Amino acid sequence: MTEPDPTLRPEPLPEDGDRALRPQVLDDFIGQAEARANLRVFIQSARQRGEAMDHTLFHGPPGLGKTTLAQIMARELGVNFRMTSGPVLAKAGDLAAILTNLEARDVLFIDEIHRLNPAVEEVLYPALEDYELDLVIGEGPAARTVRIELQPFTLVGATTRMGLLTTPLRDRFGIPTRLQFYSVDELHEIVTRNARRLGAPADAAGAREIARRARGTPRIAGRLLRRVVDFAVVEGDGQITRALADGALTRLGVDHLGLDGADRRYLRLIAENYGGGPVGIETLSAALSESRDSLEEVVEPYLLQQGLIQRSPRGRMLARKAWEHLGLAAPAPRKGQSDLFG
Ligand SMILES: Nc1ncnc2c1ncn2[C@@H]1O[C@H](COP(=O)(O)OP(=O)(O)OP(=O)(O)O)[C@@H](O)[C@H]1O
Ligand SMILES: [Mg+2]
Repeated sequence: MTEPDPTLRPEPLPEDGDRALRPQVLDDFIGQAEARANLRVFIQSARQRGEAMDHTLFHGPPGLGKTTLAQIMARELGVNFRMTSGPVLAKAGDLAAILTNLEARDVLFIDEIHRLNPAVEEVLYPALEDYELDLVIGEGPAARTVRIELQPFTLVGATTRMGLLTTPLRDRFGIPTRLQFYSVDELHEIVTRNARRLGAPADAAGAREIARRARGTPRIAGRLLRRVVDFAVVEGDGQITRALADGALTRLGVDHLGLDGADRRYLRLIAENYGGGPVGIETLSAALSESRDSLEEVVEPYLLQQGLIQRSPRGRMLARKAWEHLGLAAPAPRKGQSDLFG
């Protein structure tokens, strides 16, 4: 028996305690139709040719299914799934140890790949291109480079921050795949299926209410569903109806657009302290005591997608829809701001 490798981490996310809800095969994966159709072709082709599938990069906001798709790929390819993450791979040797242990055509999943240490990234380049490792052994005048042949493998990278990937790394992925927010219909299907699995059936209107308020994100749909199930069990008859879902979600502070307290604090700050913007991200980050990264990765993508805010070179601005949502009057356009009157 070998020691468990500290650079290979188990799946850490709390909602994954309920693995039953994670789709296991491509056919059970709802949504991302385009990405799914393409992956199906690439997986089948790799299988038929008996080769490692090309390196794949999933990018997009948190909770849209990057890790899930990586696991599905390994299963459909019929190979091992090895998982690690950018920040965990501190030294080149950590990565080398993992790479040399891969079997032919295995999937190596590196989460948060934008956070790889540059020295580790250097080691990855030849591994990706030629399935080779160049390792420096020893120090000083005695140092020498040894070349190690690797088994052909598939790297699956995931990132919420495509813009932070270096160009050489990005260019080595043959299959870059952007994940999109889910439609209400897709989330509706996910919620209906998961409610049944959790033993608390949802009627159509109940499932739809949860889907509409899940910020286009299956992870959030799952989290909201679990809380609604709690209310259904304790305060209802175990069935999820629209009224029950609405009551539960409102008590959780999730409004009818799916915005939570953090989203509304963000919007209110721009409205009330900065006249609707533009205001810089650093200023918002300081005022909200939230890291810039979490604003950019977690809070803003959905607000942008919903047309509640706009990003300009001078900072963030509230859109009309946000003023309406907050129940506040938008200020009159300032001179020079409107094409019509300016
Ligand atoms: N298409 C889908 N159908 C049903 N459930 C899904 C789907 N996609 C994701 N999920 C569920 O949503 C949760 C989050 O998915 P996953 O962990 O794959 O997201 P992620 O993109 O890797 O997020 P992060 O960027 O935070 O790592 C999981 O519990 C998973 O089961
Ligand atoms: Mg993930």
